[in-house]
Amino acid sequence: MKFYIATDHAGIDLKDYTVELLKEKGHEVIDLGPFSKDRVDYPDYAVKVSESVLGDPTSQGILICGSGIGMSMAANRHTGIRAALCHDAYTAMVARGHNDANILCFGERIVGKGVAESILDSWIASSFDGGRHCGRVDKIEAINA
Ligand SMILES: O=C(CO)[C@H](O)[C@H](O)[C@H](O)COP(=O)(O)O
Repeated sequence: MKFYIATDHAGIDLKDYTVELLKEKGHEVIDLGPFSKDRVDYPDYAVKVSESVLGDPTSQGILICGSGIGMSMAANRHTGIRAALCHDAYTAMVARGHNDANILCFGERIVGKGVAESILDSWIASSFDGGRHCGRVDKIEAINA
């Protein structure tokens, strides 16, 4: 799989770990930064990954911040992005299976390296189940409130 990844200052260590982990597992990873722990604003990086995923529809995105909340809020402002904040393997599985999520968000201040790896493994092993979920995802995409 091909992943675009970014973080803010609060997720740098887990981003670097995730990049290496994904490469070891044979995936293509494009790291959109940042590359130092200087304080930055998470929406700037959510936009970078969201626009990259929208322009490369077979790819997936990963966004990390302290909690994962700000990144998921910012990414979900983009039509066609379904960003899911995942804290465990189960939420990652249903985010892909039921919601056809295309950006995975998690928080370095919440999950450690071991849980992050289990989230990633579950995300990668799962794909959209289709069926009854198609119309629901279409309804998400139709919301323009
Ligand atoms: O958006 C967030 C909180 O919902 C992220 O966790 C940010 O990383 C966090 O707000 C950054 O906080 P900091 O005090 O500026 O490091």
